[in-house]
Amino acid sequence: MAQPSTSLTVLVVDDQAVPRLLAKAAVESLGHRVLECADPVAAVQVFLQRKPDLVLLDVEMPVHDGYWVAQQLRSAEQGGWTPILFLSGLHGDEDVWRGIEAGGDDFIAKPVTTLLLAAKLRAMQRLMAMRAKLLERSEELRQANAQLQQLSQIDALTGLANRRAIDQRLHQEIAACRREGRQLTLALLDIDHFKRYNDRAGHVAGDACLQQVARLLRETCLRPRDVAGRYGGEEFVLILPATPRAGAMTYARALLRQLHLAALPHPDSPVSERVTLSGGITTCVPDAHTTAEGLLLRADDALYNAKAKGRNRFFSYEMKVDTEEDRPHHRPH
Ligand SMILES: Nc1nc2c(ncn2[C@@H]2O[C@H](COP(=O)(O)OP(=O)(O)OP(=O)(O)O)[C@@H](O)[C@H]2O)c(=O)[nH]1
Repeated sequence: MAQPSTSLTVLVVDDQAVPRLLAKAAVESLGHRVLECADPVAAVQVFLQRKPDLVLLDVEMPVHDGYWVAQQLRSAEQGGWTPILFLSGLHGDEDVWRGIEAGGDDFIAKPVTTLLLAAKLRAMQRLMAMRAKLLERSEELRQANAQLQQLSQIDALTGLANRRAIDQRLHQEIAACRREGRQLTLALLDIDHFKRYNDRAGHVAGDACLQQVARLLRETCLRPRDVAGRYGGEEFVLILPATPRAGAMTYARALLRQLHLAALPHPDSPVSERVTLSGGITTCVPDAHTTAEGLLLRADDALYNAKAKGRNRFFSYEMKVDTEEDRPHHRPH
C-alpha cells in the first residue's frame, strides 16, 4: 500500500480529451503513472482489471455520469478502499454532497492546478498509509486471537486438550453420534497412587510422569475424531466416537499394554513397580436424554469401581466386565 512518497497508478476518467490530457499531464508531472479512460463503463472494467491506487473522476459524462461510476467502483471493491477524487466544473455544495454520497472522497474544481492536485494526492496517500497500518494491525490481532483461542483449548503441562476443550467436544460428539446413530465411548483415566508418586519422587518428576502418560494417550488416539484430554490433576479423558463397547474394551486393554511396555517406574506404588492407570468407561448410542454430565458421572462411577477392584484396570458397567481377566502379564510385580 502506498506511503506518502511512493508513486501511484492513477486512473483518470473523463469523456473529454482536453481536460483528460491536462489531468494526465499534471499527475505525471508529480511522478505518478496514469491509466486513461474516456468511457464510464470501460472505466469500471479498467478499474477491476488494473486495480489503480487512486481514481480521478469527471462528473459530467453522457449516459453514465461520474456519480454512477463511483457507485459502481465502490460496490465492486467489496471491503476495499481506493480513493476517488471528483474533478468537475460543478462544485456547488450540492454537487460536493452528491459526490461524497456516491462514494467519492474529495472534490476538485476544474481547471485543476498541479499544486492543488499534489496537495490532494498527498492527503489521500496519508489516508492510504494509515489504512494499510490499520489493516496490518487487524491482521495481527486476528492471528493473536486465533492463537489465544487455540491456547485456551490446550493444557499447558501436557499439550493435550484441556477441560474446556473436552467439554466442548463431548457436547459436539454427543450430538453427532446421536444424529449418526453410532456408539460413543467416554473414558475417565486416573494414574494410580499418584500422590505417593509425588510424595516420593517430587512434584517435578510428577509433572514429567503426567507428560509421559499424556504422550502415550496421544499416540493411542489414532482416529481423527478421537480426543485425549487432561481433565484436571492426574485425571485424563478419552472421547472415542463411533466406538462400540467391545471396541472400547479392546482399546482399553491395548492402552494398558502400551503403558506396561513403556515401563515408567513408580517409586512407591502398592500395585506395581511401574506407573499404572485405572479407567472407567461408558459407551452408549446417545439419545435425546444423553447429557455430557450424565456420561461423565457414569464414567466416574466406573472409574471408582476400577479403583475399588484393585486398580490397574478399566471397568465398564455396560460391558459388565473389566480388563483384568485378559491380561495376567499385567498383574502387580
Ligand atoms: N506433579 C503433579 N501432581 C499433580 C498435578 N495435579 C494433581 N497432582 C497430584 O495428584 C495427586 C492425586 O492424588 P489422589 O487424588 O489422592 O489420588 P492418587 O494418589 O492417585 O490415588 P488413587 O487415585 O486412589 O490411586 C495429588 O497428590 C495431587 O497433588 C500436577 O499437575 N502435577
